[in-house]
Amino acid sequence: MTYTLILLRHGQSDWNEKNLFTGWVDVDLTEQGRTEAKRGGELLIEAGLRPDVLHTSLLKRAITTANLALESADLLWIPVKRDWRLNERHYGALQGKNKAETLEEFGEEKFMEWRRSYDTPPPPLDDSSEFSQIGDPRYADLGDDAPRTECLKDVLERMLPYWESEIKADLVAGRTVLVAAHGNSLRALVKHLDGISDEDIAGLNIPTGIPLLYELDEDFKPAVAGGKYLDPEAAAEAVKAVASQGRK
Ligand SMILES: O=C(O)[C@@H](CO)OP(=O)(O)O
Repeated sequence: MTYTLILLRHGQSDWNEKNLFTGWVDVDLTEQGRTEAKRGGELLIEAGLRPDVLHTSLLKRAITTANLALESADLLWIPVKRDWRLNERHYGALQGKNKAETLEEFGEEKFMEWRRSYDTPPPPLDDSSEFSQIGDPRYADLGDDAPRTECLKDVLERMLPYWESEIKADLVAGRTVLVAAHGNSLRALVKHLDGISDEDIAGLNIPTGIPLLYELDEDFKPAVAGGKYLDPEAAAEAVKAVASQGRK
């Protein structure tokens, strides 16, 4: 195969555990999330994979996950590129809200539309909210273009230029690329790689902390549709848990 790409969603975060919509809020990993991340690194080694370069978002749950995984693979030294374009979807006014309470308040249809529809964003988050990132120095370059909410389509549109110019360039240079990011930024990338329709992407969920391997041909088409989880059984279980969030 021509190119080797490994996608890694961060391990369980504090707000995953508390069942809160997170988006751009910069929350930490739980102990379980740290364990998942270290295991992710071991899975890389067991599969004979050695990333040459890491791409992460600007959020510490992805950064720490990558560091823990690379530490257990003894690869902490590899070059790193970080970019807001790999951030989680900005969850708008839902950031900081409990998923079960949101489902209860707004009903199944609205809840799933906000969570998984391709092109309907939640209402925008007010700049004065304690969960707003407006004024955060890490997004200073965005100026007034910084998002106040995003749907998956918005994520795809802001992520693709980074995929095209940065990640593809590393792949073309022959590097094995590790991308440590988030449930929805990785859903956007997987949608693009696998050519998943706007409707079908609603049913795709990505588990925390389990590396997903894509072997790509010269046209960047996956050898195996959907890629290959390095621990397929754990991934199948964890996918069900993500899909049912809000319902427990
Ligand atoms: O809260 C979020 O930012 C995301 C990922 O944890 O949630 P969801 O899976 O509901 O899109």
